Amino acid sequence: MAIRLGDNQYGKAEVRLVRVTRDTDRHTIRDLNVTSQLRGDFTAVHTTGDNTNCVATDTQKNTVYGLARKHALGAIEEFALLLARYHVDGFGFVHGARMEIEEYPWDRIATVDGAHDHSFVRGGGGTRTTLVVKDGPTETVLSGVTGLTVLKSTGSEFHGFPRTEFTTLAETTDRILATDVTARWRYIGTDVDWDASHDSIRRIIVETFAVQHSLALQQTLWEIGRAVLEAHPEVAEIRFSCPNKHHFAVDLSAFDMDNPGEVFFAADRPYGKIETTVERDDAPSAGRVWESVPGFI
Ligand SMILES: O=c1[nH]c(=O)c2[nH]c(=O)[nH]c2[nH]1
Repeated sequence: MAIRLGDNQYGKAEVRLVRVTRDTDRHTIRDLNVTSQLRGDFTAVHTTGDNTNCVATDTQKNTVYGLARKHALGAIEEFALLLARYHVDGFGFVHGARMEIEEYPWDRIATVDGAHDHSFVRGGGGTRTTLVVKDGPTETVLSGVTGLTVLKSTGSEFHGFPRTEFTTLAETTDRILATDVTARWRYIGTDVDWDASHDSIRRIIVETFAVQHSLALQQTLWEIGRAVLEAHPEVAEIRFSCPNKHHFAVDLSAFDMDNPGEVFFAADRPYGKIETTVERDDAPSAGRVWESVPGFI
């Protein structure tokens, strides 16, 4: 019986990096969570424990901090590409890298004298994400957002679905629609204004959610994806994984009260789970990149 080593990657997960820029009294801060993983010829470390070709995960962690000190920290996509190239270009036995970064938003605290120079409050609007997968010279960037919570109090219907022996759900032409958007979109190439692209896509997501009259969360995600691809030629595809956060109108008839869509029970589970891809017909192939992204179809 022949046994061989299959696919593998390794590195340091969730390296927490806070980077302060203090060239002037007006500081800026960046708050990142970086997962660094390498792919390559790691047969010896697995099969014999020979670590000659094993860049220690501790070294990978220190590389995150060292490169953050050495270089001005740009967009997370740029930093992830820097980390991936550093390893793949620097070690002959490292053939690829998977660098994943989340960025937690901070806003300046507003005071009577204006926005404060060095005090911050955690920002809303979800967490920005990126995943760079480098396979030799081929670089794929998947960027996204997670935990972008949105709700509309009307403008959402759901009806016309099959009624089986187990169906109890009432048809509705007026319901709350709420979700925590997790989206990732795949860029074509790496010559992108990352911050501008991300800001615009995030704005399209929330604006389309707001103005689109919804007949199903699936339809809303399709319309959001379509709007993103129409406005952003640099994006090949966008994928969503979104809970349908059900809000049930409470039956107040026991108290002799009606409930014209005003009092709801916000259920936290179970929730609908809707996963949707919107892609260009002529998009370049993604290869196997999505296989390394849990939670997406
Ligand atoms: O937007 C929805 N999509 C569904 O597939 C679904 N299923 C369900 O019970 N409620 C909803 N709502």
